[in-house]
Amino acid sequence: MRIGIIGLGSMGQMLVKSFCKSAVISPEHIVVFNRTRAKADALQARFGVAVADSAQAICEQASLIFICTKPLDILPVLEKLTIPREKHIVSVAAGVSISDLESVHAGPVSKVIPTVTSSELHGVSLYTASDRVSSEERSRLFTLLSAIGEVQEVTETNIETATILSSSAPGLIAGILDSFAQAAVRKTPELDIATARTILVETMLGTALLLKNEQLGFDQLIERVATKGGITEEGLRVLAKTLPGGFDELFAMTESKHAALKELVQKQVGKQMDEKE
Ligand SMILES: NC(=O)C1=CN([C@@H]2O[C@H](COP(=O)(O)OP(=O)(O)OC[C@H]3O[C@@H](n4cnc5c(N)ncnc54)[C@H](OP(=O)(O)O)[C@@H]3O)[C@@H](O)[C@H]2O)C=CC1
Ligand SMILES: O=C(O)[C@@H]1CCC=N1
Repeated sequence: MRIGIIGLGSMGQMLVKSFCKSAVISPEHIVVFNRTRAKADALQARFGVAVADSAQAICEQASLIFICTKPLDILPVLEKLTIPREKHIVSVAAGVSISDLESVHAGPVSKVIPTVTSSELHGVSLYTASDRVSSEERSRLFTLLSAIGEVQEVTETNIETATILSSSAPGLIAGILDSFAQAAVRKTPELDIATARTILVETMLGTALLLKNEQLGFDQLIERVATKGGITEEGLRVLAKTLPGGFDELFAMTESKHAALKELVQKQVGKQMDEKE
């Protein structure tokens, strides 16, 4: 089987690197295309993947095709192509639904929300099923995704909130850690930012491993750290006051952004229907 990847920004490059690193597929079975060719050539030089001259060539050379452009470029790119019916199209875009994809391809379509952390072969790829995908096609896709992390099948109703937890979270966590480190340095300027960063990154890694390997609940880890009457308890009290409201607002704002994006994609679907009539 040959897989194709159209769009080689953060996600397209991540998929190439992760698939090659995991060795789930050999590089010569990966064919890539990007609007700006230099990104494709760089991946070919580094990993030995094949480079196509056009997105149409990807449709002819690959049976499973990841489309990794920005959400508002997904449908316009796909509708210009002649895609053989049997090709399995996988969109990674937030805000583009299975039915949107079905409006531009008569064959099997899937929606996957990957995550940057898969380049470390950890993290969660979200998957939403389409009725048109056969069990063999689904299983081929799952084999690829489970080689670069875990796969969680979610409904389209749940995928937006889950996207924040799986795919936005690496950026959000980096933002939280940055704020944590900056506050430490404001409090104690002798502790430089690089040292604060090193301490936090190693601590975060150890925390994740403890939670995962010992199957601890968050409350169990908290109990292990926060000595009764000790220092951590004070910090937790502050977090309990300030974080819930902040996270509620974060989910409200990201939901609005998802809704705005979906509305724009729906306009593209409507326009394409009008042009067909
Ligand atoms: N970044 C993330 O962590 C996540 C992103 N996603 C989704 O992944 C998708 C891509 O995001 P991201 O990688 O961050 O975006 P980027 O802007 O980094 O990458 C988009 C890529 O698409 C290419 N492109 C645009 N138009 C075409 C075209 N017509 N033909 C071929 N290639 C084209 C661009 O080429 P050029 O080099 O010319 O600009 C660019 O390389 C989005 O839909 C997003 O919702 C999902 C989960 C996580
Ligand atoms: O921020 C974004 O729009 C993309 C989708 C999820 C993570 N990154």
